[in-house]
Amino acid sequence: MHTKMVSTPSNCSSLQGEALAGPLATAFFLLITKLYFEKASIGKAEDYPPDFGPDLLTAHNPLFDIIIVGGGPAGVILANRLSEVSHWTVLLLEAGDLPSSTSDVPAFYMSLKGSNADWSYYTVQEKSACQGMINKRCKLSTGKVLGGSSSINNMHYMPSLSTDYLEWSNQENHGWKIENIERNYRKHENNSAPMNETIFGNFGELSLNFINQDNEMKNLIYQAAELMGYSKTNPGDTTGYQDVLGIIDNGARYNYAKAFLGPIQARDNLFIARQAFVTKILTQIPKDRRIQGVNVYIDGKQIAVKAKKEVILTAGAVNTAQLLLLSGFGPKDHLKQHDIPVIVDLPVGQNLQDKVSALLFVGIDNGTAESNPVLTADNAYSFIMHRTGEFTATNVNDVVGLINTEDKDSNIPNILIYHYYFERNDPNLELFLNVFSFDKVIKRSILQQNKAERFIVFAPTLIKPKSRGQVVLENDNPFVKPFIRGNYLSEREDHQTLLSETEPFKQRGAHFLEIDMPSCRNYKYCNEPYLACAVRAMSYPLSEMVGTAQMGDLVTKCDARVTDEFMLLDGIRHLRIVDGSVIPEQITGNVETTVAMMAENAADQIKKFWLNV
Ligand SMILES: Cc1cc2nc3c(=O)[nH]c(=O)nc-3n(C[C@H](O)[C@H](O)[C@H](O)COP(=O)(O)OP(=O)(O)OC[C@H]3O[C@@H](n4cnc5c(N)ncnc54)[C@H](O)[C@@H]3O)c2cc1C
Repeated sequence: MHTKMVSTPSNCSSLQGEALAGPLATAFFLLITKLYFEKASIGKAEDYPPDFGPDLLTAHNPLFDIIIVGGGPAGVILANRLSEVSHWTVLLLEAGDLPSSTSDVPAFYMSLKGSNADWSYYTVQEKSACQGMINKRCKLSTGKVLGGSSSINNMHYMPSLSTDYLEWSNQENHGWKIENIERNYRKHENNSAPMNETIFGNFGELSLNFINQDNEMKNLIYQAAELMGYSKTNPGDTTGYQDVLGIIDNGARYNYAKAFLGPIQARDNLFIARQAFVTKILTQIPKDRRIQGVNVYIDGKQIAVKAKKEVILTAGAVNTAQLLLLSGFGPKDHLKQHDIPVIVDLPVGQNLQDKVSALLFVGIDNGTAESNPVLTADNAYSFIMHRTGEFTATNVNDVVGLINTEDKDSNIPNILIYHYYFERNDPNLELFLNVFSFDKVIKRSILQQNKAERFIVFAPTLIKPKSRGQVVLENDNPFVKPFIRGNYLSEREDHQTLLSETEPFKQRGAHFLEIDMPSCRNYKYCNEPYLACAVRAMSYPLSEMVGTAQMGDLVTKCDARVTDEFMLLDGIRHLRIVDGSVIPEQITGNVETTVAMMAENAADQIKKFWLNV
């Protein structure tokens, strides 16, 4: 195989994947699912605790020690750790339902975005990023399903660097010392990937392993990386090109609900209600400024559920912010504007941050190879019977580059590079473009070129953007999605850093696809202004949102404190937030791994406080 990445002089350039499209293929897949998945250990309801929702509806004055709002990674870890205390009753309320059998199949990870397991948010029209998306609005996925986004995401497991927590660890006695942070990471890891040396734990609930076997494309990417001076490293190393670990058990996705709730179904003090949408946090005001419980909407009825000890919000950075605002915790002017009585005036919803990527399509040749269909009986059989084959694979999506664009020798990356691969005439390409919500002109242009050419897509990603956005209410109706003002790439430095990542590709003659981008038609293909415009057109947020209910005085740069160092909301007693919202600044690794570590920490803090140990 030839690649234009190393041979073509100064074209600007392209990427590819495999397929799962077409009505026949879908029908075939549904049939396979029906016939086999139930027999294999795939997508089985028995992997999860039964639904307590119907009982909750008929309960008289329901009262629990702890109420957890949201069954994502943080929520299920807390449910597990807190229900270890056998005399505590713990209720977990999750708006979504069980993960589908499709979600267990790694190869179908892209098809879950935009499904009914996704809240499917969009930002308002953006000025600096997502300029190639429909109406210039960025699409934001976040899981609406037990397991939260871990049931629909890319399954990567990338812990953050200890340097991310330096400012957190300056706090005394609150569990944010680096050794505690590391212990809380290792506590739930169960790594079985073959590695000589590893930092990962081996005795926890969360199965970790490599996602994909070596393949031709991955090797090509590693060769290209080496040409650019980036060597191959191991998972857990802070820089270099590496196969990232996946949250994978025996070839299938292992979402956090399966990992943390499945094994403890026998506990009679833990109650999980699904399709249970929390609409308000109830507080006892002015009596003792204490949390009371929540209003929850199940099967068309709204009921109040009370908490004796704590309410813990683990609903994710957008939904937690929305719920706080609806309940009277937020900027007073904003709440007054929507006639919501102000309980505590706090900068909730400010300081929104996400990692931001730009898709660089690089054409690798115009060979004759076409994509092999993934949805074949052989592949289904191999997966179901042996957990091997194409269904277990995500192509090249597990190859990740961690680099520092300013200082090659630094061991702290500022850019992460993700990869995708598309064969010629690849039926997966359209699905991929839809996931990002590309406008029809751009879509048509890319699909057209894919008829003749294979692509590798490089997605350099800004790890710690300076730009800040907001989550605000549209109105006081909990069923109406909030406005998300991403403001991505609004800081010049963010745009410049992403743009600088096109340079190494250009220098090595990468053939950037000449995509028809309406917002960039005034520029000459591949000159500097064109690339600057292309980065804005092809950019999108990663849906790893943080910062909307910032924790404490940990990061002094930003005046947006909402919780203390124990993740307890300021100005109210016993309301805790444990999800991406409290992370003050983006971290290097996946937000999910940090959120999981924080949930372990919160569980320790809660036990310490209430059990006085
Ligand atoms: C498309 C995509 C790809 C990603 N890829 C990766 C990856 O490869 N690796 C990685 O580590 N991270 C990835 N992430 C990010 C990661 O999944 C999240 O950071 C992580 O899941 C956050 O965990 P959480 O528990 O805070 O919230 P969430 O996972 O968002 O869970 C929150 C839960 O709360 C529920 N909820 C929300 N509001 C309410 C309400 N009012 N009432 C009741 N329940 C409610 C939701 O339905 C959801 O189940 C990805 C995210 C997305 C969306």
